[in-house]
Amino acid sequence: MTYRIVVGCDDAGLDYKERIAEDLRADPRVGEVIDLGVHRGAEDVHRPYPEIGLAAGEAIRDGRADRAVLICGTGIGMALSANKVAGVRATTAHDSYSVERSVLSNNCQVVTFGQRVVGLELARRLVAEWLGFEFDHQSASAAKVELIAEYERC
Ligand SMILES: O=C(CO)[C@H](O)COP(=O)(O)O
Repeated sequence: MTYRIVVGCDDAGLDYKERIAEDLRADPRVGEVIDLGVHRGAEDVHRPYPEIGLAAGEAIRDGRADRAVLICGTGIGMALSANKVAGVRATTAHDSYSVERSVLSNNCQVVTFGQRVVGLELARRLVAEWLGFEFDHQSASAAKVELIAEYERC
């Protein structure tokens, strides 16, 4: 299986978004990279992080993408925004163990980074690791994640 992956950022995350998108396009595990902006030198460059984070969440909710990598200054605003979309689980994760558990424990479809917080090479490595993890729907964690989905259905 190959992934359809959204990439998105605000102006504070643009450098990392461009480099990570390049990595993803070269990765055989990725079938499609969907770039929701912002784009260097384009009109959208000052779009605020909530617009991009919400659009990324909607792409996942609507089945147009499997996962997303979002970057802003801290990663926090992007995670907050994407998490507002029902069924989307997003987190900032700046270390290897959190990236792993965000998928294996929490079935997060979205990882976010802070360009002002984490180094570029670490962020690139974390994305490569992240792609290697898949949630096990038979695992003990599945029932816990389901409690979140149940709450959303209320
Ligand atoms: O990091 C951000 C949001 O979490 C964003 O890149 C900058 O937001 P601001 O501090 O409100 O400008």
